[in-house]
Parts: sequence; structure tokens; C-alpha cells
Amino acid sequence: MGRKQKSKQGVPPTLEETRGTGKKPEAKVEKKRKPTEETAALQPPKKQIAQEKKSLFEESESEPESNDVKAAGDEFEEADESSELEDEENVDQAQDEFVQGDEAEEESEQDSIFDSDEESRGKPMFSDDSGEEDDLQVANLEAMSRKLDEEAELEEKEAEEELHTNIHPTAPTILPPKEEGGLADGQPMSAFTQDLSQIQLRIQEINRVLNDFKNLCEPGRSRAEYIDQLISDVSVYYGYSKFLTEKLFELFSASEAIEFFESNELPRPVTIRTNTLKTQRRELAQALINRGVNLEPVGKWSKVGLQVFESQVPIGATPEYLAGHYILQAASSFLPVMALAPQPNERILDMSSAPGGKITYVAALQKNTGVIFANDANKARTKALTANIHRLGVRNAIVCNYDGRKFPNDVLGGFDRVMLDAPCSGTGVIYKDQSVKTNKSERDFDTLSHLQRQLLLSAIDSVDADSKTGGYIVYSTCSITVDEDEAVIQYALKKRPNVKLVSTGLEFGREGFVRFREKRFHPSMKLTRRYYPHVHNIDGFFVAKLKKVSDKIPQTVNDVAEAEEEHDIVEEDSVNANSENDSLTFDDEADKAIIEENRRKWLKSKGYKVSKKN
Ligand SMILES: C[S@@+](CC[C@H](N)C(=O)[O-])C[C@H]1O[C@@H](n2cnc3c(N)ncnc32)[C@H](O)[C@@H]1O
Repeated sequence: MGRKQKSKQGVPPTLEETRGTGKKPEAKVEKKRKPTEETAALQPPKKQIAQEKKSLFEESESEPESNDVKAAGDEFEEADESSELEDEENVDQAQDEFVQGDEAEEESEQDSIFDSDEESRGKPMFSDDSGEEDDLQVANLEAMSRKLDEEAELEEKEAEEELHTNIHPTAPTILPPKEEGGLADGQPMSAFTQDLSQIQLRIQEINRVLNDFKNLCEPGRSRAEYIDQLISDVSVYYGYSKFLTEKLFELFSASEAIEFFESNELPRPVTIRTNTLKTQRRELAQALINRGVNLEPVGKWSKVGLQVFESQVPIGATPEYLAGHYILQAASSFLPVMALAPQPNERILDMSSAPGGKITYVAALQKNTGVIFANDANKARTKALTANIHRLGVRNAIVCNYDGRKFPNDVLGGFDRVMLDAPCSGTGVIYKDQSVKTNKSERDFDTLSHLQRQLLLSAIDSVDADSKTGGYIVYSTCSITVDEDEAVIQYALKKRPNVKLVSTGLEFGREGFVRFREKRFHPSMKLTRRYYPHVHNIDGFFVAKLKKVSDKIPQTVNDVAEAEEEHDIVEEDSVNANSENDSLTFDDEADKAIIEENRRKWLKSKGYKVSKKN
């Protein structure tokens, strides 16, 4: 019903489009969020620069992230088609397809990435290099940010006026009458109007009622009825499958969910990362400003990121770009590398590294010392990885092409640190790949979560707990679903009690869920970090950092305590992974069957004779 209705109406205009035509949206869904502590590190911009995005990247080369989501989407479409396979085989096949990828897949995709840092507007800081902030002439930035602030203020004022004009002083009849259209009690009521602008208005109205339910609800109507209608309306208005709308809705309160869905209609700010192997941020900024690029640092939290406001030249084809002085990279992608905190001379594994945005940052932090194994299971994607490694002047990386689940730990293991930026559904980057809105099923999430769990165990097994400088694993995704984030970490804590969660060291971000619906995660899960587009104005992201305390997989709580003592680990916040609080259960039997099936397929592919399945 929802999709049908949408195709009749066409895609709802985004706020940006509405602004572009000079026509205002009928009303803001909700008054703009006031800056909170949470947003202090990264203030969302009050004015997005969607139009500029296109011209900025017209000639840009491929960079990380957008590829990833697309790859996931493509592979899952294929997985869906293999309907004649048995359930287990389906899961397996989907995983294999996901890993192998399409050889013909485009190796390069544009990375249209946006970010903002309102806080630092007007006071640019380039603190990474020499601390000589005053040296850089960035008057253009100040002018730009003043202009943006004024526009934003005006917009906010207008939005507030509209809110008052459009919203009825008392609760109107929002929900369709129970008897109308044969709707039964408790049955989710899909949109009873064909008009998207009316649906949009109803979204606002329901939100208002939910925020003051006691006074504004219609007599005899339950909160659940309003929420059902809201989910149905959001699904129609923003064009999501009902399944995904519900899945994402449950992560937030109703008002926040609306903000989240709205934020997926707007691009994130364009950001670039200075390649400190070749230049310093201050010099790069100066060179780009001279070419007519308006930019400023992404925020105090990053020493290498720059946000691009507008540019008279294609930002992906400047001489500085071609010389490898920077890479177009989402600000969110800096975070797992910062959490990994690689040290010079370490041996590091990036288990799924193509097209190389994060691993080239790792190399820069190591100043090209030590050794990085830049692995990716998709051979086609390793070409873009190699190209980026060359362009950015990385000399300490070895590109390899293993399925991370079967990474040869016995030969190549014993790493000081391992990064697993896992393949995921991309629910954090819906703006970049709108197909995620409709092409993900429950089965896709199950398949991915299973793959992510296997990869994480393999990542853990590749680390040397006795490393003098490290012994860490960082797990990240650009998805915000609990299945792909906390549930994967919880699984690893259970299967590998020789690891424990530690602080990511990241300054901002929301704590990971310790409770989520019926699930109870380990208390140390609060050390993980979640990022959201509507809160932090960066891609939705998840980052967790684990410390391996022993190379043996301990069997008892005491074993873990002993290992920790031996490794002299003092982590006030983190709690032992083998705690009794661990109440989440796992379907070990199902895992066993899938792993066994994978093993059989692998043996077969290597030419071994494999006995028939029982
Ligand atoms: C999120 S992307 C990685 C992005 C990369 N870290 C970067 O910053 O550019 C996930 C990657 O996982 C790879 N992948 C999928 N399944 C894999 C597996 N079983 N083993 C290793 N890599 C895998 C995909 O080919 C994809 O390149």
C-alpha cells in the first residue's frame, strides 16, 4: 500500500529541494534541536550545501564508503534471488557472494561526503602541525560562517512561525475513525490520504500529540495507535519499507526517529583528510583556499580533517588531490582509526580495507613505519585500494586478498592491532545510497550479522595479546542497527572471553546500548560509541575497541582475571567479559551448522572430496 501510494505521488520533496525552489515545506516536523552537550563536539550546520555537492564531485575519483554500501546492496540483491536454496545454504551463498563481489563491479565510486563543525566556525584552528594558527589567512571562512549563521537564524525563525501557523491549537482528529475503511481495532492504519503533504502534516501532528499525550490525545485512542500510524506515515513519506522503518524507529523516541529519517534526506558535509605523509593541514588549507575553496577544520577532535563549504574547482581533481595531499573521506571514517591509535613500527592488519580510506590514515599515523596488511576479500576492490595506497604515498602496506574469516592467522597472525571495518547494511549512510530504504530484509540483517561475528572472531584470533605496544582490535560499521553492532560485540565477548571492551578514547558519541528491547548486553557495552547523522551530522557509525588479554581462550572467569593481571590491565570502566550478567543467548547450533557448511564449501573449492551432508 505504502509503496503503491508513493509511486502515485512521486518521491516526496526533501526540505532541501523545497528550499531550492523557494517554496517552504508546510511546516517543520519539529522545532530545531537546541545544541546539547552531545552535539557540542560537532554542531550540525544550520545550512546544508546540497547543491554544491554535485559540482564539487563532478570529476572526483573513487573513495571509501559509498562503494561499501553499494557493494552490500548489490550482493544482497543477488542473495535474494537464490530462493531455491535451502535456508542455510542461502545464508551461506549470500555470504560468499558478498565476499567475492562482482568482478565487473565498478572499482571507483565518488565519495560525496559532508560534515560540519559549527562550533569552530569563525575561529579556525590548525593545531596539528606547528600550532601557528595565526599564520593562516582564513578570512573567507569567517565571512562564510557568518553568512551561514545569519541564514540559519532566519530559517529557524521562519520555521517557528510556520509551526505555529500550521499546527492546530488543540488536538485535531488525526487518526482515521476506527470504523472508516474497515480498519479494525489495533490494526495498523496506513495512510488514509493520498496526499503526501497531508501525511507530512500528520507526522507533525502525531509527534505533537505523543509529546503531550495526556492533554492532546483523542479520547479512546492509545499511544500504540498513534505510533503505528506514525510508522506507517514515515514509511510512506520517506519511502522506506515498513520493515526497515520499524527497525530504525525502535532505536529512538518518536520525535528523534523523525529527526533521524529527516536527516537521511540531507547530505552530510563534504570533508577531506589531510595526508600527513605528504603535507600538513595548514599548508593544504592554504593551497586550496588559493584555488577558491572555502573550508575550515572539521572540529577540535580531528587534527587532519577539513570541511569544504564550497569550491570553484572540482575538489576531486585539484593538483593537490592528484599529488595525494588529501583524500575525500567522511568524517565518521576518521573515528575507527583514531580509536585504533596505531603506533609507529607496529604490525597492523586491516581485515576489510578496500578502498583504503582508513588504512591510508593508519599508515600516516605510523609515519610509514611498521607493516600493514591491507586485506580485502573482494579482488576487484583491491585495485582501488592499491591505487589509493600509491596516490597517498603509503610505503608500509602489503595488499592481500583473503576471506577475513579464513585469514591465515597461523602464518600471518600475531598482529599488534587489527581493524575490522566490517561489511554492513549501510543504515548509517542512507543519504548516500537510498536503495537501502527498501532493499534490506530481515534475512539480510541475519546474514550480515553472522558474517560480522565470524570476521570479528577471526580478527581477535589474529592479534598478539603479548604485544608490547598493542593487543587491540577495533570493530566498526557504518550501520546503526543493534544486530550489526552491540549484538556482534556481545557474541565476541561470549565466544572469546580473552577479550574485553575498553574505552575508544573518542571524545564524543553516544554510549552503546546496554539494554535494547528484550536484549541485555554486557555492562561494558557502554564503552562502545554510536554516531548519528541527526545528532552529530556525520554518517551513522558504530565503533568498539577490544583489548586481548590472553592468547589462550580462557574457560573460566578466574582465567580471565589471571590473564588481566599478567598483562597489567587497569580499566576502571570495563568489566570482565565473562560476567554472569551476560544474559544474551546465541543459537550455537545454527552457528555450528553454518560454519560447517562454509568449511565444506571451502574444502570443495580447493578440490578436496567432501562427504555428503548428513
Ligand atoms: C566497509 S567496507 C571497508 C571500507 C574500508 N575500511 C575503507 O575505509 O576504505 C567493507 C569491506 O569488506 C569487504 N569484505 C566483505 N566480506 C569480507 C570478508 N569475508 N573478508 C574480508 N573482507 C570482506 C568488502 O569487500 C568491503 O570492501
